[in-house]
Amino acid sequence: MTLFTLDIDPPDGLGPGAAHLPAWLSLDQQRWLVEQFRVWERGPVPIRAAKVRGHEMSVRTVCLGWHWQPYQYTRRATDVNGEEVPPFPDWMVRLGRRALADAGYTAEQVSAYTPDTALVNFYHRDARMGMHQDKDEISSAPVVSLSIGDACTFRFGNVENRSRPYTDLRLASGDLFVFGGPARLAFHGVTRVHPSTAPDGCGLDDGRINITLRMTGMTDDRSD
Ligand SMILES: O=C(O)CCC(=O)C(=O)O
Ligand SMILES: [Fe+2]
Repeated sequence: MTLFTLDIDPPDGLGPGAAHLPAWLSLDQQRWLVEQFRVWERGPVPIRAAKVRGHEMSVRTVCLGWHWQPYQYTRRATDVNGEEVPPFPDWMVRLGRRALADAGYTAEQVSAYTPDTALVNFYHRDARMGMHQDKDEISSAPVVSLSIGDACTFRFGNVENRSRPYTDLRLASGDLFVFGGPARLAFHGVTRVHPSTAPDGCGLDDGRINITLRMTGMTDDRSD
């Protein structure tokens, strides 16, 4: 078994390596994360809709640690304003490790997990994300995904292509979703946001925030 394979198959039909833990964040934690989001979205690299083949995504994204643009990671946001993104916070490494532990990863896998980038997405009610793989990372370490605000329909598929088999599940405010091991390169997307479903007290009245923690496997040669 390599370091980041998960040999348990949780009983939620998602297949080995994927886990959905509803209500993993408390309302206090959600509210605190929304407060952090309000700081991150302002800059130094303001939140923006990334352009894919000339078209703006409906989702807006701000990054920590490494800046993602289709389809690469850089320290500076060369597609926005050339500024460097904020450092990846230590508390996010701890959060990512707790997520892996709760999702059933081994102690060895948990302690080796050192996420170094966060993509923080904001979805207004009409935003979507098409089926894609998260494959701009060199590392095969798991992706840890947190949802806050309005619920969404999250489509989690297979590693071969965008079509069936896939599972549509509802990611609600506070939910944790982890995909690693054999599920790491599964196609996934957000087919719709469910307006007016954010719980009172989560800190967000309208729209959805999704935070994904990842290990890029990048080294810091600062050449960008
Ligand atoms: O919003 C989500 O739940 C998924 C986001 C996602 O797939 C991504 O940022 O790559
Ligand atoms: Fe993704």
